[in-house]
Amino acid sequence: MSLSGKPVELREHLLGFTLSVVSKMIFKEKYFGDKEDKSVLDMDEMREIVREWFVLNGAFNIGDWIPWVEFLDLQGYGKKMRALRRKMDGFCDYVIDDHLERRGEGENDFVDVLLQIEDGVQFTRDCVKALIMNLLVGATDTSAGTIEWVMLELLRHPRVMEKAKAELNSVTGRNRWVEEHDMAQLPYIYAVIMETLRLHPIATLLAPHCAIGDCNVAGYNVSKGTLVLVNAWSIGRDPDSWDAPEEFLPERFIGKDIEFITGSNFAVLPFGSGRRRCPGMNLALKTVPTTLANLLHGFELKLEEGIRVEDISMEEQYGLTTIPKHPLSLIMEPTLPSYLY
Ligand code: HEM
Repeated sequence: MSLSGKPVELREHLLGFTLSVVSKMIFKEKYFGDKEDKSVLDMDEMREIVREWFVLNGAFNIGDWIPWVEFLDLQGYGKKMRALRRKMDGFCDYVIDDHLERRGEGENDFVDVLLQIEDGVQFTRDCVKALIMNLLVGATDTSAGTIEWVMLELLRHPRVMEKAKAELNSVTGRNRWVEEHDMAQLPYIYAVIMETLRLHPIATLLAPHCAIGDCNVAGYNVSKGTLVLVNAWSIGRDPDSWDAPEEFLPERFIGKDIEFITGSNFAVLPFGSGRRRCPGMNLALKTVPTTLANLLHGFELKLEEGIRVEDISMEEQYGLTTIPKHPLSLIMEPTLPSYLY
């Protein structure tokens, strides 16, 4: 990351970081990074695949709504999807074959564990591929996008930024980075994240669900097979549930446990609720706060020269995830002792 006073586009770094964290868990990351070896993807290509996956999955495809024109693929999304699938498939095949070849060597990673289950009757190679891609795409854009929204809100609210930094200083001091064991003592950092997820749930309509039977919800009849979209964005801004719903006020979450936003309270649903809620939630609620805390603790974060707080754009780019339309560019000046960087 540039520390030379030049603007840094945070998104690329956050995507790379979250991808690297999750890929370490899935397959120890050894398939990324080597541009020379054509049989594997490098990190930039993988990041691009993840981004494209989200854009295509969230795109409004005319053929989905008017099925008799689907074969025309009017917007070309079908063609792009097939090309993307070939890339993902090729990558997953390479990963699985390599794991099968090295079976028994070293410590097991997530793919090894899945392949052991594949030896059973029902768990096919396609299942393993789907799970690998599910985790890669599920973890990356969501966590990175959430941190970018937090940063935007903090830059717009210097009072909150200062309060968060003061909390970090009092817990961690100025001679080290923030560690996982500090997190229990950082309620304001968590409040900032909860408030950001209320206003900017990254999956604004959660994932599309399908009614598995006829039912009645709040007086409305829903027939079996109906596509159900839950508008988490509107729910988080509902004036019946929230005072000053459009305002960024982390203090409203002080005294509330993180459980408050994990699906039991229907006034705020950034991870969904019930059996299909986000399975990566607990991981996200560790990586997002620790990443944010270290960025705040270790850097003075400033807007580029000539950009005022009022100029910060909060426009959204809608897709399966809703991220800031204009990537945030920042000046990041290190503030801890130099030996820590
Ligand atoms: C701040 C970070 C995150 C947010 C806000 C978030 C949010 C969500 C939401 C709203 C859903 C859909 C739930 C529903 O429709 O009811 C979802 C699904 C999912 N998430 Fe996350 N997520 C985050 C991080 C992660 C991470 C780190 C992982 C993986 C390690 C992950 C893996 C998944 C997967 C695999 C699904 C699909 C589950 C299914 O199909 O049943 N997510 N997430």
